[in-house]
Amino acid sequence: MAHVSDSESASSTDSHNDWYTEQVTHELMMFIAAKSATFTCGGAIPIKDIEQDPMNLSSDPVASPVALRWDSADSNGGIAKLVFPIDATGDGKDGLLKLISDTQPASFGYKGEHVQDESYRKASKMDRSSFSVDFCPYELGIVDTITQMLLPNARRGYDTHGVKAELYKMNVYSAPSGFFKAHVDTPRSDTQFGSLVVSLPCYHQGGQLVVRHAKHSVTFDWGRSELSNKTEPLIQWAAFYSDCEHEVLEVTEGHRVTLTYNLYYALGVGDLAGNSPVMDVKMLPLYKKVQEALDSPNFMPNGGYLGIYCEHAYAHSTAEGINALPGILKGSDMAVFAVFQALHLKVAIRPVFDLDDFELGMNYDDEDSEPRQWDLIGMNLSQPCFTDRGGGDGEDPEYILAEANGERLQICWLTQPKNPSLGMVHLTYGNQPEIDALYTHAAIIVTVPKRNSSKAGGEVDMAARPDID
Ligand SMILES: O=C(O)CCC(=O)C(=O)O
Ligand SMILES: [Fe+2]
Repeated sequence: MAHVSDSESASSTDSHNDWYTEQVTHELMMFIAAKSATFTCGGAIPIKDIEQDPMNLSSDPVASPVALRWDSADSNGGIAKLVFPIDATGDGKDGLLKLISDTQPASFGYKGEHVQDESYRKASKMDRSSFSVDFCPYELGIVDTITQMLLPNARRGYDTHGVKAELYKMNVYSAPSGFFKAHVDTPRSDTQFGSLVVSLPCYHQGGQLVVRHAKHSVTFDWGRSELSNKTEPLIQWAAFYSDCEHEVLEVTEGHRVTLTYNLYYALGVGDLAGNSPVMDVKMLPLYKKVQEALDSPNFMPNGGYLGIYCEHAYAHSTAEGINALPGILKGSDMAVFAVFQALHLKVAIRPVFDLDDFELGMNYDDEDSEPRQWDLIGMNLSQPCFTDRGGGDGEDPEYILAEANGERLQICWLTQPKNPSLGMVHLTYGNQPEIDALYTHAAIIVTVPKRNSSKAGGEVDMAARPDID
C-alpha cells in the first residue's frame, strides 16, 4: 500500500496552490487588460425622510422620498402626484395604477424606426416632457461616481472631464411578464457614451437588469423577494457603456418603475478655464479692476509684460500637466486667465526659471546703465531639459541657460513665485563633476501692448493687441 508522508502531501498541496494561484492570476490579468473590469457600475442608496430626521450626521448618502408629478387627463388640475417609496397598503396602490394608466406602450428602435412588439419589449413609458421628478442623480453623487469610474475608459475622441446625465424616460415593467429582450441602446448623439437606469422603490420581483460585455455579465436585481435581505426602501441604479448589450428579465410580481438617463461627454472640472460658456467673465470682481488699469493712460504706456505666478500646482513640467493646461487652471489662476483673455490681451502660461541660487539674473540696460531685472522665461511649457553643459567658478552661467528654450523678458510681477517643478538638469564642474538642477514656476504672462499715443486718453490700441494664444 502506498504511503504518503506528511511532507509529501504538504508539498503536493503547495504545488496545487501554486498552479491554482497562477491560473487565477492569469485570468485576472486578462480581465483587466480586456477593460472588462469597468463596463458597468451601480449601487443602492437608502431612502430616509430627512424632514423627520434633520440631524442625520452620518456621511453615508441618504436619499429623500421621491415625488413624481405627471400630466394626467382625468386628475384635478390635470396633474397627478405619487411619492416613492409607495405605500402599497394606502393610497399608493391607486396612485400607481393611475400612473400606469397615463403611460403609453413602450416601443424600441429597430432600423431607425420606433417599433412596438410585445414579443420583444413589454413595458410602458412616459416621455420626460410629461412628468417631473425631484430625484437628481447629481445630488446623490451618482454622476460623480460615473464620471470617475466610466468616463476614463469610455471610447476616445472626446477628452472631456465631465458627464452630463440627461433624463430621457420613465419606464414601467409590470407583472405578469413585463420585460425587454437583449438590446443595445441607440445613442442619441455622437457625444453619448452610456446610459443610466435608476430604479424607484416599488414592490416587484424579477425584472433583473443584465448587462453584458465581452462574454462577461453583471446582474442588477432590484426586486424584493422573500429571501432578499433588503429591508429599507432604496434608490438603486446602474450605468453602462453604449456598446453593452443589456436586457430586463421578466417581472413576475408587482411593478418595476425606472428612470432612464442618457450619459454624454461634457465639459467638466479641468476643462473650464477660459472655456466656461455658463460664466460671464465680466461678472468676476477682477474684471473691473483690470479694465480700470488698462483704461488708465498712465498704466504701462509703453506696453510690456505682466506676470502672475500660478497660485496652484499643476505639474507644469510633465506631459500630462502641459496637456491639461490651461483648461485645468482653477481659482484665482482661472480668473486671471479668463479676465485677460476676455480683454483681448495675449495670455500664455509659461515656465519662469528660478535663478535665485544660480546667478544674479542681472543684465544692464544700455540706455541708463542702471541694473534691471530680467527673467528667463521658457517659450512654452515643456518637460525638463537635460544637458551635459556645466560651469565651474567664473563660468558664464548663460552658457548653461542657453540650453533652455527661453527668452529674457522684463516682467512686472503681480504675485510671488510658488510651486516649483523641475526645469533643467545640468552638470557643474568643480573639484569633481556634479549634477545640479534648475526649477521653474508656472506663470501667466500677459502681453500689454504699447499705447497708441495718437489716440485721445491714451487708450490701448485694440488693433495692436496681438492674437490670443
Ligand atoms: O429599465 C431598465 O432597466 C432598462 C431599460 C432599457 O434598457 C431602455 O430603456 O433602453
Ligand atoms: Fe436599453
